[in-house]
Amino acid sequence: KSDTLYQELGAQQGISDLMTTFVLEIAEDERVIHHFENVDIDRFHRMLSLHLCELTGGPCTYTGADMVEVHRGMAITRAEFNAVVEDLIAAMEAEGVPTATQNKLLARLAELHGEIVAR
Ligand code: HEM
Repeated sequence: KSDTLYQELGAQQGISDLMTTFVLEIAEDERVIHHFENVDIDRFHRMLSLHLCELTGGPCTYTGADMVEVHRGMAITRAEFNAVVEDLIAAMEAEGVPTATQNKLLARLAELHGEIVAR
């Protein structure tokens, strides 16, 4: 599998920095923060980074919960999913991720929509 997107995101360090900024964006987002009240933020950051590394073709094996399992019972709406996508875009802008790279990542994440929304 190609690791181009992984490299474009700055590999391990770039992804870790991006996920740090993303978590801070979520923490300030009134539309979705209620979902994250009792979440272990260190684990969340670690698992997001691993998941993203694997998803983008990097040399990682995601060891966290299955996407359907972890989001089950949260009843995440389409609007909330879109809000989190906006938070990710804001984080990518802040981290200087090029627009073409942003769009590639967003396309991959959009495919996960059905595993996460209204579960
Ligand atoms: C493409 C979109 C998304 C991806 C790729 C994603 C990915 C992940 C990953 C990798 C984890 C860590 C699982 C683990 O700790 O084993 C996680 C946890 C979580 N996600 Fe998502 N997620 C997405 C969208 C959302 C949305 C839209 C919400 C709510 C608005 C949400 C709420 C949560 C919460 C609350 C947890 C923590 C669960 C816990 O630790 O108990 N996620 N997600």
